[in-house]
Amino acid sequence: MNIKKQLIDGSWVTSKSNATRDIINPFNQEVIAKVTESDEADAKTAIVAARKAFDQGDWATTPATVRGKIVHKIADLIERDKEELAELESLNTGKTVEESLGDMDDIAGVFRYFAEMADKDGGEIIESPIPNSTSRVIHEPVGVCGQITPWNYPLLQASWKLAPALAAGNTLVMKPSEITPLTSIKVFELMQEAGVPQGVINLVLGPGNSIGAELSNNDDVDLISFTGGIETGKKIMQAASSNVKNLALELGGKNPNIVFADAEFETAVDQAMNAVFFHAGQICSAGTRLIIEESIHDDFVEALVDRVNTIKLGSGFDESTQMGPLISKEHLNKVINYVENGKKEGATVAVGGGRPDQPGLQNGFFYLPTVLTNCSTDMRVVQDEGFGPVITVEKFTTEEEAIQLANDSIYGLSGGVFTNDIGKAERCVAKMRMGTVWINDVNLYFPHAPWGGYKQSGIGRELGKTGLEEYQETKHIFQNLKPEPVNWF
Ligand SMILES: NC(=O)c1ccc[n+]([C@@H]2O[C@H](COP(=O)([O-])OP(=O)(O)OC[C@H]3O[C@@H](n4cnc5c(N)ncnc54)[C@H](O)[C@@H]3O)[C@@H](O)[C@H]2O)c1
Ligand SMILES: C[N+](C)(C)CC=O
Repeated sequence: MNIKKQLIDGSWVTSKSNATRDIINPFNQEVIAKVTESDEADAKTAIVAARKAFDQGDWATTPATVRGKIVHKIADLIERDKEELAELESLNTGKTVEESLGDMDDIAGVFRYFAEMADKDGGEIIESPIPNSTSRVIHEPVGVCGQITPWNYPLLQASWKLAPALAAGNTLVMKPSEITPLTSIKVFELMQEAGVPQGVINLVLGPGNSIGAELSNNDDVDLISFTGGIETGKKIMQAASSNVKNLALELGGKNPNIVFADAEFETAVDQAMNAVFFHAGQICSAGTRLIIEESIHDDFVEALVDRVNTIKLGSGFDESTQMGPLISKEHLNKVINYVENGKKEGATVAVGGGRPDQPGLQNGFFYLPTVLTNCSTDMRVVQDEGFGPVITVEKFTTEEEAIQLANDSIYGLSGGVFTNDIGKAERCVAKMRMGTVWINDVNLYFPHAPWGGYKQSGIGRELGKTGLEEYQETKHIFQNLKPEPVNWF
């Protein structure tokens, strides 16, 4: 098996230590690739390359129109290789190929969105309050960007960082999750093919506590953009203080989904399932907390359980599969313990609550889609991000109580409200402390709208115009049109 390499200063190279890592298919634990395993020394070399490309290269000063064309070309190449990329993503993550194909469309769309934005910013003229002067504001690239991504949406989360960073004229070093690097490797090849100059894009492969920490600490990095778990985010925030880096954090969520009795019943049941069982619940914005009006609680749970019983588990490559495995044995054990602890706290398993017993699934990291009832906000199972196909159910009787339950979390990433009363929906939305709120829908995102969290779900926003601004510094330029001595002293 060929060893896949890292990209440093325009060359694909093995790590200095020559260490390698096996990449595993979570459906059957087969080794699907071997990749080079970098350490701090490789990360340092990559940062030096990105620094040199920013300080001495001409990417930052290349006309934005030209940068935009190159970013468009990356989108073209992703569309050209869409099937290959989707299959690679499914092989590495276990998600269905249908979901991965959708991700690839989204990813190409993200590159196109930021390609279009690249040359649209003409700065701003300020009406100067000082006589005989001009005042204007321009945006410039931040510099060298460290970018660290998770395993659940490997290429999608990478695209949210790569596209705006390139459009704005930065150089970068990316570190994908060590367990899902394959589509990122492929897209770095495509970015080279599209004409991104040597040294502008660098890719290091390996663990977070060494190379991720180096990216967060290193004084030559100007911005660290991280998507992943809250505990890692806290470490990165601390490390970033070494040189007061710009910081963007996209962290976890424990996302409530409020269903009022007047909601369209079948739609709300259907969307409650979409909210939590896509990609086996391994989604930051998964609607893992179902908050149901008491008068419909029993009927809703009954309907939900009936539907959950029909979900087909299997290989992401089988067209009839609706839900794949979890990403790893370690993560499977985490989900098992999370549910077991929930049961000890008093939650009732309405359906699921264990591993499937089909013989064909025993080598994969599968967990049954699970509904836990009799839950309340004082339980860990309601407060902690389980990141699996598990939904907890709480009841409410008043609108105020529903909002209070929804907000009772350290997280604030996303939430949903299902009702046919638009006034009620808007009152809830106004009080829900989350970066995204869906009315009568779940889990929608697109390049034009910002994405990010309130509270401990993060800092900053990806996508939308804020997604580009994260990769820009703002400069105010004041010009004295009639310089003469002031004679103050
Ligand atoms: N808010 C969002 O948009 C969003 C999107 C996707 C995933 N997530 C979150 O990501 C988490 C799941 O992903 P995960 O398990 O890969 O998260 P994780 O925090 O374990 O790892 C994420 C990345 O950080 C690296 N890392 C680990 N320790 C590090 C350190 N000390 N310094 C620097 N980097 C380090 C990892 O190697 C990986 O590349 C969930 O909490 C999920 O909610 C959030
Ligand atoms: C941001 N999103 C929803 C694409 C993936 C979260 O894990």
